[in-house]
Amino acid sequence: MKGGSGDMVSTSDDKSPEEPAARGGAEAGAVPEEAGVKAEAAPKTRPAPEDDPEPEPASESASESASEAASEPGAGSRAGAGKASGVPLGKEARSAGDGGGGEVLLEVDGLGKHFPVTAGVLRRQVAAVKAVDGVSFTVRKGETLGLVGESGCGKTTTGRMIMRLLDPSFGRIVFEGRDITKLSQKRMRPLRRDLQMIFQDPYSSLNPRQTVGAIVGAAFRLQKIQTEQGVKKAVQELLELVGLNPEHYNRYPHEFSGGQRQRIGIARTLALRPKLIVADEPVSALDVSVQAQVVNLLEDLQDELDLTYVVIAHDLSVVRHIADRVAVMYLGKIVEIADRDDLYERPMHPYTNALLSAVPVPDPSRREGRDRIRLQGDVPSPLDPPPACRFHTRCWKAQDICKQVEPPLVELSPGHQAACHFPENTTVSATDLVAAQSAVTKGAADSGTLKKGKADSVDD
Ligand SMILES: Nc1ncnc2c1ncn2[C@@H]1O[C@H](COP(=O)(O)OP(=O)(O)OP(=O)(O)O)[C@@H](O)[C@H]1O
Repeated sequence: MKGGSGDMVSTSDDKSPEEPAARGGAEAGAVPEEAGVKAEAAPKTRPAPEDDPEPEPASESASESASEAASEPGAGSRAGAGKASGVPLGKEARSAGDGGGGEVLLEVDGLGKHFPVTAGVLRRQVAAVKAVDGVSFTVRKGETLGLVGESGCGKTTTGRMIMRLLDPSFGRIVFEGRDITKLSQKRMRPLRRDLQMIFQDPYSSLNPRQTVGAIVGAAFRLQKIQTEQGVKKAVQELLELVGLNPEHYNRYPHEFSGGQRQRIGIARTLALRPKLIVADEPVSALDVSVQAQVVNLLEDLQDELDLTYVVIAHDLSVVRHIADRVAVMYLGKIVEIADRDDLYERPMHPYTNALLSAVPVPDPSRREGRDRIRLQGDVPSPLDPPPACRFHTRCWKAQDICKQVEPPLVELSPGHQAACHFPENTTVSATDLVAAQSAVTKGAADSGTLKKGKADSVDD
C-alpha cells in the first residue's frame, strides 16, 4: 500500500497496483507486431544517448516481477511504425495542428476509484479510500496530456485505470470509440498492444538476469511472432530507435546507466507499436542531467511513431516541456485543465498557482516579483476528504461557500476549465461564474450562451 492515509487501514482491491501481475499487465503487452517491425527500414540512430553517472544495481525482485509481467500475450500484428528523422524535435518543431483538433483517442468520463477499507474477520467494508473521484478528460491522437499534482492525489490510480490494470469503481473509459471500462482481462488482451505503460523506476523494472536482447525480445518470442530477419534484428532496430547501441544486445541491465535502462524499458514498450502510452513519472528516478534527454526521446518517438501520451508527473517543469495540455489533480479530482501555455501563463485555480510558484525559473529577470506560495500542511486524507471544495483547507482564498458548495469544472476561457469559486487570471464576472457553475451542476449545460458550463464573458 502506498503512503498517506492508506497506511492506516487495510484495503483490498482486485488488482492492487503493487501486485506484480497487475503491474505487469501494462508492460505485458510488450508484444511487437511482426509487420510493424519488419516492414520498416532500420531506423536511424538517435542522437547520442546520455552517459549518466555510474549505474546502480537494480532491485532483483521487482525486476523479476516486471519481467514476468512482460510475458502477458498481446495479439495479432499491425503495420506502421513511423520514419526516423534522426532530428530531435521539441514541441516547438511540431505542426500547429498537433494536440489541437483531431480525433479523440481516449475519453475518460466521470472516472473514479474507491478502494474499500475492510475490518474484522468478515472483512466488512467500513470505509473507502477515494483515490480518484470522478475525473473526465479527452486525449486526442498525437497529443500529450500531462497529469500533475502532489503525491497521493490519484495520478497513478488514474493511469492504471486507463490501462485497465485497476477496475474503476465508476465512470467510463472509451478508447478509439469503444467502451473498455468493463472488458474482461481476456477481452482486453488484444488491446494490450495498443495501451502501454512506462514505469518510473528503470532500476527495478528490468530483470537483471536477462540480457537486453531477451528483455526486449520477450514479446516476439512469447507471441511466436516470426520477424523477417529474426528476433535479434527486430530487437536491434528497437534498440537503435531508442538511441542504444544495437551491439549491446547481449549485455545485462547492470551494464547500463539509469537513463539507458529507461531507454531499454521504452524499447520494450514500443515493441508493440502502441497507440497510447501512459508514462508514470518516466524521468523522476533519473539524474537531472539525463531527464531532458529521455523527455526529448519520448518527444522524438511520438513524432516518429504517431504516439499519444498521458504523462504523469509531480514535476511541472517536466510536463511543461512535453505536454500539449495539462490537467491538475488534487485529492482525486481535476481542479484545472488547459492548454499548456495557457495554464502556465494564466493559472486560474489557486492550487495550480501554488504548484507553479514552486517551479524554479532559470531566467533571473522573470524571477522578480514572483512569490513562492507555500501550501500549509499535507494533502488531506482521501479516506475522508474535506467537503465541498477539497482544497479549501489549504486555500488562502477560501470563504464560506468553498466549505459548502463544490465548485464544478467550468470553462472560463476557451479550452481552459477551472473548478474554483474565486478563480484567478480571469475577467469572468462573479455572476457569470455562478451561472456557469449552476448550469454545470444542474446538468442544464446546453442552453443559450452557457454551453457546457461556458461562462458568458471570457477574458480572451
Ligand atoms: N491499492 C490501494 N489500496 C488503498 N489505497 C490506495 C491503493 N493505491 C493507492 N491508494 C491510495 O490512493 C491515493 C492516490 O494514490 P496514487 O498513487 O494514485 O496517487 P499519486 O498522485 O499517483 O501519488 P504518487 O505520486 O505518490 O504515486 C493515495 O492516498 C494512496 O495511498
